[in-house]
Amino acid sequence: MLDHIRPSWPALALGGLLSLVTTAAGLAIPLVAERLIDGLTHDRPLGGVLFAMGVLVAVTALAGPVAQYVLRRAAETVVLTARRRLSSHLLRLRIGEFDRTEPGDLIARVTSDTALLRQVTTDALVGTAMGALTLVVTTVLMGLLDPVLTGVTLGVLLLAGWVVRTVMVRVNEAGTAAQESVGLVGAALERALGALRTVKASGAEDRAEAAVHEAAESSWRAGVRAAKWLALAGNTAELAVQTAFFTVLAIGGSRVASGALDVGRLIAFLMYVFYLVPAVQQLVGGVSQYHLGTAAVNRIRETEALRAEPTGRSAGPEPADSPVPASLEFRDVHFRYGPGLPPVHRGVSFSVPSRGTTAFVGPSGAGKTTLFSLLERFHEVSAGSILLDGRRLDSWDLRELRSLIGYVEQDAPVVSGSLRENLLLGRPGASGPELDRVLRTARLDELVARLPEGLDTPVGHRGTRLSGGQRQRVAIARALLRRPRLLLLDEATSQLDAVNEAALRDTVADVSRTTTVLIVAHRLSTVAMADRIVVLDGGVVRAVGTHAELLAGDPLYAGLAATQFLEPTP
Ligand SMILES: Nc1ncnc2c1ncn2[C@@H]1O[C@H](COP(=O)(O)OP(=O)(O)OP(=O)(O)O)[C@@H](O)[C@H]1O
Repeated sequence: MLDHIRPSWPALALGGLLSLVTTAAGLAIPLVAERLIDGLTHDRPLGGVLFAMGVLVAVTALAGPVAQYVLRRAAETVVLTARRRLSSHLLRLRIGEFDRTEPGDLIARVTSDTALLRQVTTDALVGTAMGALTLVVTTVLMGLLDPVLTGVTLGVLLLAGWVVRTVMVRVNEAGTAAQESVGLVGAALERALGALRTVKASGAEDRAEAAVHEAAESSWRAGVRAAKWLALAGNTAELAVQTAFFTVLAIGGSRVASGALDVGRLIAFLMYVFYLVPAVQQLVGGVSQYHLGTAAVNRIRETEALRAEPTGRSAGPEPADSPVPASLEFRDVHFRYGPGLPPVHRGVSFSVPSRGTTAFVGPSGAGKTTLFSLLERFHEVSAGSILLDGRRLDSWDLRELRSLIGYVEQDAPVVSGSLRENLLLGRPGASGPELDRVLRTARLDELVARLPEGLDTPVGHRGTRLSGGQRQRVAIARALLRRPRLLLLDEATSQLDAVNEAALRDTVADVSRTTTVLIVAHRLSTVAMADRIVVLDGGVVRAVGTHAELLAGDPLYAGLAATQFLEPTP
């Protein structure tokens, strides 16, 4: 917690100091009140006492709100810092780590768990400190006024403290459960909303609804459990102060009657007992918030412990005007997605010269997409090496490496926003004429001309307002706009109609004169045009050659080709 709060310490210290001034002024009031009563009973001049009282009341009234504002502002800053830190970390997570998480839960951690830091800062940290300080100072002042009555008061409070401590363990457990359930609500919602069409088409709304409701109810149950224990803690504290008040009144009253205690002193003492009420409340509230906040802080720490990619340059360099095509070599590459999982590559070796198109074919699950993930360094090879321009991939700066690759993923992802935002995602500084050129190359110019808002048309969440083929063309245009030295196309034309596919085949042939193009395709027409074809099977390269060579020499390729679409033969 301190780690999160540390950067805001100057503001917190100022707020704490102002709170201290407010509390000190408040604590001095009973002493002045004693003087006032004394002055009234013994007919002494009251000017000085009244002035002191006025100053104290004014200080309390002014410093109090300012302290509150400064502290709450600092708390907001703590939340902001945590959100910034966490979101930056999430965006730099290694893909392997990200694949093991639920995005909805991660979102809940950035939005909901960090919000709890607000209470942790104001109530738990400052509240507890101020509550404890007020309690100590009040007790000392009470001790100076009357040690016997102070002993009685402390005895009652210690008993209550023991009960509250026992209760807080339960509050902590309930807080953890509540925050975990909030994460589950996020995860369940994201799962359903992320594939709402599929959920509807499968008639699974009721089941998705039940899963979200179950998670929400589990959060509610934990919240109610926490509320029960918090109520018990708060009630115990109040009961303790009331008990102390009546005990002090009874014992003090009899001591006033016997002449052992002044009435003014008893009144001052009773005022202090009442001062204990907010102090104890602050302390109990602070400790409760601390226990609820611990759960959130633990979840934030868990997220921060997920491994991120190495930070290198802040952004890749701008592409050269006429980039040199990259050359590539896979040397005995072994790869598995995780310990205990079967190997995907078991010694893959091939090389790709600068320029030209290389197609990868093989049965579904042969590891074609994984080759591209390794090239982007979404995952690191388990053994062997990949060389780009003769340099080991792991010696490249990650941003620099990715800046020279244009990647069109298998499902051609389009992000929410406008067409323009989607195209400029990979190269925000691209010029207007360049944008027009890639629009023409990807045959998107007609579509853009037809849209009333042109490039500023929103594409919907994940591009749902576009057709599958349009999404693929947007993804291709985006990749081309980066002027890549290496272009990776993973089934990038699978959803295009014959006319668009033929046109894009020509485009790829054009591009491959100045760029190294790697293609994963199931369409024979796309594969056949490649300069070389790499056949993957069983985690190794089975054959490399042109379409004609492989048709004649490789039975698996011939079998795949015979089906027209290079789908696995049953
Ligand atoms: N993130 C992942 N975690 C664990 N295993 C994975 C992951 N991604 C892919 N795999 C597994 O790795 C193997 C290779 O997958 P890959 O997507 O590379 O195959 P592919 O040849 O591109 O298949 P397709 O032609 O069907 O797209 C598959 O068995 C798949 O189940």
